[in-house]
Amino acid sequence: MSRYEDDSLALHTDLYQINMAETYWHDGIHTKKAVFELYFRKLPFGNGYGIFAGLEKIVDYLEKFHFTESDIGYLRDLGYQEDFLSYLKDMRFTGTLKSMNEGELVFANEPILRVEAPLAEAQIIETALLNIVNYQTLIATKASRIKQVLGEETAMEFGSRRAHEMDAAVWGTRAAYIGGFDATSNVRAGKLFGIPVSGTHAHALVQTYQDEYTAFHKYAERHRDCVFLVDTYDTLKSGVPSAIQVARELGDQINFIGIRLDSGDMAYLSKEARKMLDDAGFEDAHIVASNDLDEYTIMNLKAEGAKIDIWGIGTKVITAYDQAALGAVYKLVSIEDDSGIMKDRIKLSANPEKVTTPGLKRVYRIVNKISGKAEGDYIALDNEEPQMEEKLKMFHPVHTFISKFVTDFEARELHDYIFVNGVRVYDLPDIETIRRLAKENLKLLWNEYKRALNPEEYPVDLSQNCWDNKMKNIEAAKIQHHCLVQKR
Ligand SMILES: Nc1ncnc2c1ncn2[C@@H]1O[C@H](COP(=O)(O)OP(=O)(O)OP(=O)(O)O)[C@@H](O)[C@H]1O
Ligand SMILES: O=P(O)(O)OC[C@H]1O[C@H](OP(=O)(O)OP(=O)(O)O)[C@H](O)[C@@H]1O
Ligand SMILES: O=C(O)c1cccnc1
Repeated sequence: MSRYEDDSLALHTDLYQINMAETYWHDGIHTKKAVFELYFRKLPFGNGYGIFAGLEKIVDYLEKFHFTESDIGYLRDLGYQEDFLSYLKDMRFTGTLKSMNEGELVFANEPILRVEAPLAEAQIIETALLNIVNYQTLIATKASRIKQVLGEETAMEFGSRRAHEMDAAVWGTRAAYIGGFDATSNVRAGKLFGIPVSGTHAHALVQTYQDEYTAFHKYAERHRDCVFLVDTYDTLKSGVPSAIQVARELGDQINFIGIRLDSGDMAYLSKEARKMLDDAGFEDAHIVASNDLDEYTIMNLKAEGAKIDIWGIGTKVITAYDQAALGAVYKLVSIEDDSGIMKDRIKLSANPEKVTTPGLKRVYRIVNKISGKAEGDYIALDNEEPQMEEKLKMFHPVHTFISKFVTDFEARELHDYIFVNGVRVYDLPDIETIRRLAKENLKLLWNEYKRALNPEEYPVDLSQNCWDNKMKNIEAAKIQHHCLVQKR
């Protein structure tokens, strides 16, 4: 272990952020107001929408943000000089943060967060903000995608043993709960976040007592709610019959919730087990399934008519198995000049999707008042008021000929102020409120955007002014930097 105490998260950043902050400080521009936006460029898993998670942890990180003695000691040992270190020692987050609420639907290329802060502060916090949002939003989105396939059926999160270490297990299961999962097996996550905890038992219990009847009986002597794991030896010949026998013998002394299948052909086994349970009079008993499940195996099992109604899902949700990272970025869009005026900043790229959109902006969800469904998201400059318009032109920001006019709409601004000049002005909602918000938000989307396979692309458009401003900035940057970026 290190000789430095692990007593802060301020150094949970990339070295280059500190070196850039030092450069700004040395040049005297470190307090210039800078505006950064955090967004991703492509939805994960081929999904049609994302679910934002991560704000609660960001708020905690920013409130506690400061370099401790041990941080400063370590930076000193790395060779940073005392004048810069004494500046860092006093650094706190003094900026303004606007953010979507957790549980909000989020799409590619729209700012999830906007940081307006002294340049050096805004720079140093980049890594932690991206770290938090990239993981939690990825898991909330994966969970929601799985939940779309399950409908109202229960999803239990079982992934702690496979998560990428302990922090990921608890924050990941919180994200999965926001995305619509119903409970977790992780007891610490239950304690920390108030997520319902639930679980069955493992093969070890049966192996310990050696026969299923004894194992189930012993478990039931001490636990009222019982789900018996029936696949340790032979699911249909010994597991299910033993579960039925114990449930019959103990009758009302226990709450026989059902059985769990964890291997074999779960379509076939669930159908056979269902018949056996029904024939024994346990029509209300549930069949839980687990074992490397994800949205694809679940769709397949459902297509086969599997009689599973509770799903235990671990590895594939908590690790976002089919896509390791979300790929959100944090880009400078505006900075104060020497006379205190905010000036746009742009990053060019030969790839039109990677050209940033400069300026201070707001994101609106355009909801059709008649259908109650979202028409798309609309990114406008800070001083625009799309909610006052009668008729809104929405057009694709790259393929501009794809356009439509919207009338009779409500423009809902998606960001709230979280911090203003370093002071928190936002009360964090409880987890149930966040989860409910995610569920309500999904009702705004037509089903075509929600299907797991090849969903329709939800429009995220720029206002005419925002688009014109971007074009103006592209031209200016090309002239200024003599570059030959091709306009496609
Ligand atoms: N009817 C089915 N259709 C599609 N996939 C299924 C079906 N039944 C089970 N599966 C999936 O097939 C995979 C089987 O995995 P695997 O071979 O590791 O398990 P197993 O042999 O059943 O059990 P064990 O975990 O004890 O090795 C799992 O991902 C499971 O969810
Ligand atoms: O498959 P997941 O979606 O991650 O769900 C969690 C898995 O964890 C447990 O078994 P474990 O993997 O520890 O052992 P086993 O599969 O060999 O029984 C459980 O029985 C599930 O199969
Ligand atoms: O409660 C369970 O059945 C459970 C918990 C964690 C992992 N696998 C199963």
